[in-house]
Amino acid sequence: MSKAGTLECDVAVIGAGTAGLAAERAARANGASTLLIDPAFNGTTCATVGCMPSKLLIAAAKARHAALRAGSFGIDVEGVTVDDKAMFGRIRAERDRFVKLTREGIKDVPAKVRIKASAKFVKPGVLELDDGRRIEARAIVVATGSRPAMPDAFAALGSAALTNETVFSLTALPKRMAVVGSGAIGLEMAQAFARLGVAVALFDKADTLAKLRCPRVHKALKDIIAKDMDLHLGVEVTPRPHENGVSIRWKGASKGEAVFDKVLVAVGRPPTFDGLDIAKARLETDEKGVPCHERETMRCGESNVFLAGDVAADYPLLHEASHDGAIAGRNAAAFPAPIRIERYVPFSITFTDPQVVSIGRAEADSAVSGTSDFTDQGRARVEARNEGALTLYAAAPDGVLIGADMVAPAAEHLGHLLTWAMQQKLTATQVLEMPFYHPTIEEGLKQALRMVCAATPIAIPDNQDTGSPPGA
Ligand SMILES: Cc1cc2nc3c(=O)[nH]c(=O)nc-3n(C[C@H](O)[C@H](O)[C@H](O)COP(=O)(O)OP(=O)(O)OC[C@H]3O[C@@H](n4cnc5c(N)ncnc54)[C@H](O)[C@@H]3O)c2cc1C
Ligand SMILES: NC(=O)c1ccc[n+]([C@@H]2O[C@H](COP(=O)([O-])OP(=O)(O)OC[C@H]3O[C@@H](n4cnc5c(N)ncnc54)[C@H](O)[C@@H]3O)[C@@H](O)[C@H]2O)c1
Repeated sequence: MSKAGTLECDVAVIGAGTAGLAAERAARANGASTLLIDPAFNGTTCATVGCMPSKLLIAAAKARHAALRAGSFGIDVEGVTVDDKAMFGRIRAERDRFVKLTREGIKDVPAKVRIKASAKFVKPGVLELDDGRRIEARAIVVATGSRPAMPDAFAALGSAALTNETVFSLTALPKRMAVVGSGAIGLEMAQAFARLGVAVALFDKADTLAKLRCPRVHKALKDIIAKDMDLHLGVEVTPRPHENGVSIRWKGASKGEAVFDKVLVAVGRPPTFDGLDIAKARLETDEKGVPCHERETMRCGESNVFLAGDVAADYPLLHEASHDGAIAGRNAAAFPAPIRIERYVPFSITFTDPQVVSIGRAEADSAVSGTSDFTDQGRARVEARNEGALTLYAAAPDGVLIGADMVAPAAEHLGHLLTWAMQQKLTATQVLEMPFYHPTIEEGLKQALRMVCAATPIAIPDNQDTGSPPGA
């Protein structure tokens, strides 16, 4: 501290989530003096109310679903019940373990660097804390994350309206649950609760689930999701308090009214600028109020402010938050000489069963495409998981892979293989020239890859036996 009540540093990072922690680490590793500001230091969104508890709930749902469908293999499992207390108990115990690990990671940040407070801008380069102190920094990284949107009509429902911040605190399964919003959170949670035996209805004002780009893949996903729940796309929803929970009236592509014990509101997570007084940083903003920034540096225009994580509203995903943080922290330390870093191929997985994956660019940017179908794919049939579709996008003239959409068994693994191939700028031919073990779900990629080869001047590799094993 130099002036009374004023702290000085090279890089101030606002927010100690995944992105902020990565930014602070990178700035310190690059020789900067740092301050990391957070009002709570409670652990990241990912560990507390995001990725980890949601995947734990999905894991429980998967276990029940597997028991119920064992009959398709001639295996009788009787008396499948859910012990709510034990199930939610495991979710919270495992979640708390992950949270503890992230809190231990926070403790690795030197004590003098951690400032427990909320920060806001006073003017460019100067922050004010809610304890009255000020921070003067050469560069500032804003990593304040995102929060669930809660439209007024849902807020008026009180505890009957859940978000990702409250749903994992349930101690008993509701009997009937409405889920509003069919993005990643809505889709994952709707299917998980349905597969735990809750009567679920899923609503979205859009006509498309999970913002899927390919109509063919979307049709496959819609058919799969509709097996587990009532699905109402293209509807406007009006909620009202009801003595038994919440009444939902909907109109549009379909029309009706029903009563639910709870409604999960999953209509997006806008970036958190509340209380930041970001206007005082004098940054140019886009139409959504997010400071304009360059993804390769995470720098806002020519300013000394950098964004990282969900607050940047680019790809609100964990691996991107981490990468943003590393880029922003490194460049804040090097201010005013940022280095441009090549970004990953955009890649998202929605953990439904089967999973939904979108990678890179889509139809509009592609010269050729190829498709695979998993309804008769060899290994998928063996496992009785034979559903789903994949569309692969490639550029002309050589069939370089540029994107994919899929709902498919083991899509998280297929998605990684394809994303890594795209990151390496491989062509469909080059991927086909690598070994495919038999019988695997990966063989399901071959059909789409061969279609791409056939549509480009580059022939299918000579070593390809097109009289493949069933479903390959
Ligand atoms: C239910 C759910 C499931 C998800 N599942 C996945 C998944 O499976 N895979 C995946 O890749 N992504 C998933 N995500 C997304 C992922 O969790 C986020 O992209 C990631 O956690 C964002 O990290 P962050 O650092 O930007 O934000 P956060 O971790 O939220 O950190 C923001 C920090 O800023 C602090 N802060 C806010 N305002 C101020 C202020 N004025 N002053 C100081 N500090 C402040 C907050 O206290 C907080 O600690 C999921 C998200 C949700 C909600
Ligand atoms: N597996 C994962 O990687 C994962 C899982 C969960 C969340 N996330 C991240 O969290 C972010 C937020 O997730 P989300 O699902 O809340 O948001 P989202 O933006 O992905 O989806 C919101 C959905 O709500 C709909 N909607 C908006 N207002 C509505 C209204 N009034 N009535 C009906 N429908 C309405 C939209 O049409 C959209 O389909 C995602 O963008 C994703 O990046 C990722």
